[in-house]
Amino acid sequence: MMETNIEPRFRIFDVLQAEDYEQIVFCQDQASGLKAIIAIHDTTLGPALGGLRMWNYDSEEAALTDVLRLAKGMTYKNAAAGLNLGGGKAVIIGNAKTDKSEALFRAFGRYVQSLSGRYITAEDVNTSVADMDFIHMETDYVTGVSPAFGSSGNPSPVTAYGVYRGMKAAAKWKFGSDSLAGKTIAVQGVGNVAYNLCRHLHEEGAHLVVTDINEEALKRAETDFGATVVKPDEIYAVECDIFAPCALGAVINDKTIPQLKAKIVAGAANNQLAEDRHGDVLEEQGILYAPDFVINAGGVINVADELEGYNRERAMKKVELIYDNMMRVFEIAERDGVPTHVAAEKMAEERIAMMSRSRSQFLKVEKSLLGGR
Ligand SMILES: NC(=O)c1ccc[n+]([C@@H]2O[C@H](COP(=O)([O-])OP(=O)(O)OC[C@H]3O[C@@H](n4cnc5c(N)ncnc54)[C@H](O)[C@@H]3O)[C@@H](O)[C@H]2O)c1
Ligand SMILES: CC(C)C[C@H](N)C(=O)O
Repeated sequence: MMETNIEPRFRIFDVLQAEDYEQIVFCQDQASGLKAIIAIHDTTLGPALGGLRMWNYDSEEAALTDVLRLAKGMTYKNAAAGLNLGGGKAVIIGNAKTDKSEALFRAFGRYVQSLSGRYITAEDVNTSVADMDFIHMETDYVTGVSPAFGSSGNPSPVTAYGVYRGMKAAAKWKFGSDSLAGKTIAVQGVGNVAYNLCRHLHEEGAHLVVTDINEEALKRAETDFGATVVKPDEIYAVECDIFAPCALGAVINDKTIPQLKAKIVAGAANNQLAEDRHGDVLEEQGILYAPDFVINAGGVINVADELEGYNRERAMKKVELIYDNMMRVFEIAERDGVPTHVAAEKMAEERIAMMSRSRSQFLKVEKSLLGGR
């Protein structure tokens, strides 16, 4: 028998136990070149819903670390948003410009189907409605599919609307008024979500300062919204009222916080704090942080509505409530004397604990959370 000599880089069950992950699925298909990982963090509230990211990771370990971190984030996002959904996420290891194919996404769809609804997928960085349509050929456990199938389509404009609502709540808390007219807002990254966010902000009369590494995206923001363009490393020090991270994670860190002039950090990016302690530092410096997983929940709220038979009006009403949810986080933070990121985690954890207790009673037949699937 051939011996395998795999160096154990870390002990996988120690990693899973540390944050209480339920399951990891490694998906391999030679014919299509699929190498994917699905991570399910917690299904107390319901099936795990979270997007599929495609990224050319430097190593398999980096892919695993990313999918685990993102899956846990979805547990908190879905719980805080009041959804009856758990947290999970998936990554495909590959180059989104050169490696996409029908076969690849269909192979992934078959793995999702094999989980019988424990994990439901959707778009994330570098995956599109067209990719979801291929996945949909193999499984019903996919959202963000084309409107032609009665689905919700691209979640980004809805995420943007939620971020806009959350930003207004933060302005109300910090400045005493939720009007953004005349406010200067520095936006990092003007991609799918932030372009739509900038449209709302421009329509309300905010001044926009933007940065991106994509020249075309910058030109579009300059032409459509009269935005001022700065270089990527200049965005943190811009004189502004609000800093909106809408590109990458971990941008709130030891190097960037001392540069910030903003009084509020509120944007779309996932995992904005490099470490939890950076949320404490923002608080100490009098900068109000709108926790990312609360403010950027619009996309998942929108795709989750598909599970009940998609209704745009109903979905947008739920997204509006990000304003109230954000206010609740600020109130909890003030009441308990904790930074806002701690208050948001508490809000999510309390809901999971409450439902865990109330759903522990025996029912011969439980209401199916996937009735529409
Ligand atoms: N799309 C959604 O519905 C959704 C939902 C929740 C959270 N998010 C998060 O919001 C963020 C943006 O998502 P998106 O869908 O708009 O992605 P996107 O890829 O369309 O946009 C990101 C933009 O950031 C730019 N960028 C990359 N590196 C940069 C850098 N160093 N400096 C400045 N700009 C840089 C890119 O060129 C791109 O224009 C991501 O972190 C994503 O995880 C998205
Ligand atoms: C389900 C998706 C719309 C989730 C989205 N990619 C997010 O990070 O919230």
